[in-house]
Amino acid sequence: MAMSTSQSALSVEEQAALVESSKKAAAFQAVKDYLESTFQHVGIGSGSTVVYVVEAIAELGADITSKMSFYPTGEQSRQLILAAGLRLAYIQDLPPDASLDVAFDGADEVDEDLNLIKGGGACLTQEKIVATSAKKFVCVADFRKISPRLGTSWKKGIPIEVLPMAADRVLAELKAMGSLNPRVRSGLPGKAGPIVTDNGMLIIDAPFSPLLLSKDTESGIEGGDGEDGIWTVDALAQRLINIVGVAEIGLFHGKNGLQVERGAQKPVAAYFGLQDGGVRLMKAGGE
Ligand SMILES: O=C(CO)[C@H](O)[C@H](O)COP(=O)(O)O
Repeated sequence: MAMSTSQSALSVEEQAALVESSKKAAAFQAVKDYLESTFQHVGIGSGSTVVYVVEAIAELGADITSKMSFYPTGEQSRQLILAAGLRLAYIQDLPPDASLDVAFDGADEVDEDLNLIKGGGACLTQEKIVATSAKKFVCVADFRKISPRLGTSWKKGIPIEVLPMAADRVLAELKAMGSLNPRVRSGLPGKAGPIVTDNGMLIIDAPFSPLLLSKDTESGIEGGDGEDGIWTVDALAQRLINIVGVAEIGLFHGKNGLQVERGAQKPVAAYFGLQDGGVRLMKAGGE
């Protein structure tokens, strides 16, 4: 959802302030609705919206938060947790059969089925591990992230974390699949050369046109498995994760998070701060 005409009449600073306040509204509402005082294990994602999630949690006070441990998805969220005086824990120290009670994270684009593109901050692998370790994964975002189809507003492409030695082969495979100009993400202007993730890998951004990500039901297209260049989100995700050298992909897809068992990549709910100060809630199951 782009800026409206009246919003585009705002100055750049005013537009930025509007986006910030919408992120904050979404984050505070999500924490109010989904963080229960009895919870012990809470996942904290990456990005600028999650900053407000941590702010909202810290405002609950130590009486509530001191009984909780907070699991980051990268160095940025690790620092956020520490700066807020919350207890830091690592997902690798959670027993494999245990779950986070809830995980909050942002997104780069969210479609009507709650499929997500994530990885704009290059933390997609840890984000997927934390999200799928949670009984409930909750997404927080501003109004610009709402999209009828993935690839409509997020034009940079699907972030894909790859082993450095495989990057050229993965790029060639992506081009053969119809990705439009996939590239290894550059660190410029802040860093010469490619971005290196917290896992020592590279990020490839692979654009696919929104048409390539059509849903079967919406487009009336049979199959959507890449034949004739048409992919559904699920089929494309399956194909991408199977490319040798790919560690993880920034498509969060598949079954939604309606269940309270962990394992879902799609959120149980997505909160979007709106331009008018309100918050839109999209829930799994279409509520
Ligand atoms: O996936 C992510 C990082 O890898 C972020 O959640 C995503 O980029 C959204 O960030 P922001 O809240 O700053 O818009």
